[in-house]
Amino acid sequence: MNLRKYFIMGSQNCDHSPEDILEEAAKAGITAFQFREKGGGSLTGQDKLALGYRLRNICARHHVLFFVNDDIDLAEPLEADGIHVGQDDMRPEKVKEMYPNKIIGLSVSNQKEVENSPIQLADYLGAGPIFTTSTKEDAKQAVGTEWIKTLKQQYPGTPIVGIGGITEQNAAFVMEAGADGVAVISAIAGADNIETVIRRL
Ligand SMILES: Cc1ncc(COP(=O)(O)OP(=O)(O)O)c(N)n1
Ligand SMILES: Cc1ncsc1CCOP(=O)(O)O
Ligand SMILES: [Mg+2]
Repeated sequence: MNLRKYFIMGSQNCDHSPEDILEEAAKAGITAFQFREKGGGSLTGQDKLALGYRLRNICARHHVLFFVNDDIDLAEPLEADGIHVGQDDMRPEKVKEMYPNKIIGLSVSNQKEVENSPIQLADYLGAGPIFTTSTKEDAKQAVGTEWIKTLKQQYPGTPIVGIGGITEQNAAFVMEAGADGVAVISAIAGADNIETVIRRL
């Protein structure tokens, strides 16, 4: 499972075609993608599903891992490789019961969340927000790269991706702290030159 360059996106993050953005990102070397159609201006129902199919197919063609965010019901029709859930989403125990063979990603932002989570069921942890972000409407306080070190010490065998405010300028600090990858939305979705950003990340 290669989570090194993990791109997350929904149509609400794009100022032009999400398909074109993902195609360019996939060609430039992202290793994983999460379909996160959520927040102001996002699609719902059949439109969401239809976009999901199109993005899923782009990932399949480029051998990029495909995850769905939150919406567990999309996992089967979109043949997702995995599902990412946070503290307010379906519990990992339930996700595992429904999809024993899919990769499970779980967000943890602080020690209390770790203590309330079945970490052993998570195939990877999403740690953040590492830096301040304006992309997620209800983002928690930034926790800094120390949080990655703390998690890695406790769970050395579990892959960790940093998320939140990560750019080509600060990604190295996240990796130096022990992350296995960086998860980004705006750094790629909003890039003037996607190829350059992905190469530098
Ligand atoms: C890789 C990764 N890490 C963390 C998150 C955040 O998940 P969550 O806290 O459930 O917030 P939403 O993304 O659902 O708004 C993520 N999506 N991906
Ligand atoms: C989904 C999510 N979870 C924690 S921060 C965040 C948003 C990340 O977006 P960006 O990479 O643009 O800061
Ligand atoms: Mg969530």
